[in-house]
Amino acid sequence: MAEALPSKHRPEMVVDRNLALELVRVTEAAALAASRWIGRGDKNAADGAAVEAMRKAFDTVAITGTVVIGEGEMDEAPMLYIGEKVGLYARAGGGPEVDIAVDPLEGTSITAKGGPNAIATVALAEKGGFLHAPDIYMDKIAVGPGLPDGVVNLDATPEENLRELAKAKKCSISDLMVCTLDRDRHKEMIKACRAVGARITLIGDGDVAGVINVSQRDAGIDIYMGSGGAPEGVLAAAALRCIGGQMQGRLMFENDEQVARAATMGVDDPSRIYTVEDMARGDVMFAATGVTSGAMLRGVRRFAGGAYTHSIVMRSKSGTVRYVEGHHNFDRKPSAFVA
Ligand SMILES: O=P(O)(O)OC[C@H]1O[C@](O)(COP(=O)(O)O)[C@@H](O)[C@@H]1O
Repeated sequence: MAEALPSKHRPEMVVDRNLALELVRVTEAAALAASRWIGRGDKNAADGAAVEAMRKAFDTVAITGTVVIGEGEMDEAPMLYIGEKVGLYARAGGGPEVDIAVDPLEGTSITAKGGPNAIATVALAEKGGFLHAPDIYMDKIAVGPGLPDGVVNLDATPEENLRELAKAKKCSISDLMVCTLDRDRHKEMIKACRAVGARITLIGDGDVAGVINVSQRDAGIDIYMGSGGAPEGVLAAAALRCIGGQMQGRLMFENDEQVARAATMGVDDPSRIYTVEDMARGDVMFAATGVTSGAMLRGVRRFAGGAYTHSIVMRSKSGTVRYVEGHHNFDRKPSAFVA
């Protein structure tokens, strides 16, 4: 079917490095749309705007993409549902066939409250590259690059992990900064970290950025621990594949029905601990644009006739990490992209 396309539009059948930069347009579009809703107390409207803008922006990207981490099943999400085909060639066929993981607005409540660290994010992998994570919790632990393999692990206690990490970083435990979601379910873990003298940053939401921050020198986070969404875990793993760092994730099933459902998605061992490579294999690209400001990205700044965006884009194959400052002129840009 691709033959029907004019030759200048005929895509290579391989993942092209330029795709990484195309992904930034996609996350910029979602972030710009969501930014209209910052602090307006309506997380669903913010999410809906981001989803719609991201969906439209995908139409310009020269891929046949399949959403494997998305907004839910086809019957619960009108757009960017799991299994949906996206991309310029989605209908005609052709172009590199890739898998797509999206979180058009990671931090819907943050955005509704005007809090820090909300991002729009997308990752792309060669077909079969992402763990098809069901929408349940995942227990996560992550540290930055340059540390011995397995320095921390999900089966160890918080005390043991902090002791080993401090040893590897040649610092004391009281120098370490832990990041986790501020949730009742983390009470015991937080208590255990404090008992051995570690410092803690509690975040209200947004553990994709929380995990990535372990690999950002300036973020001042040494270790991420705790449970959050499994789809968010895969997105964070995609980022760490590119930027470096270790992560482990274990799906947290609540009942047999969830186990059976996950089995249909290819999860055959419910107690398996997944590494970064298990969650995001092959050539992986990751992009995120700040909606509200955080340690990694500045949020959207709007002004008369335009806005500034700040994005990160990276690729595992090259290890290149780029920060992109976008200056958007709404007078010249199709309205679809600025919602
Ligand atoms: O709020 P819960 O149930 O603890 O879930 C944690 C998950 O929610 C988030 O904090 C935010 O999710 P939303 O963007 O859907 O609001 C994720 O970053 C995290 O993985």
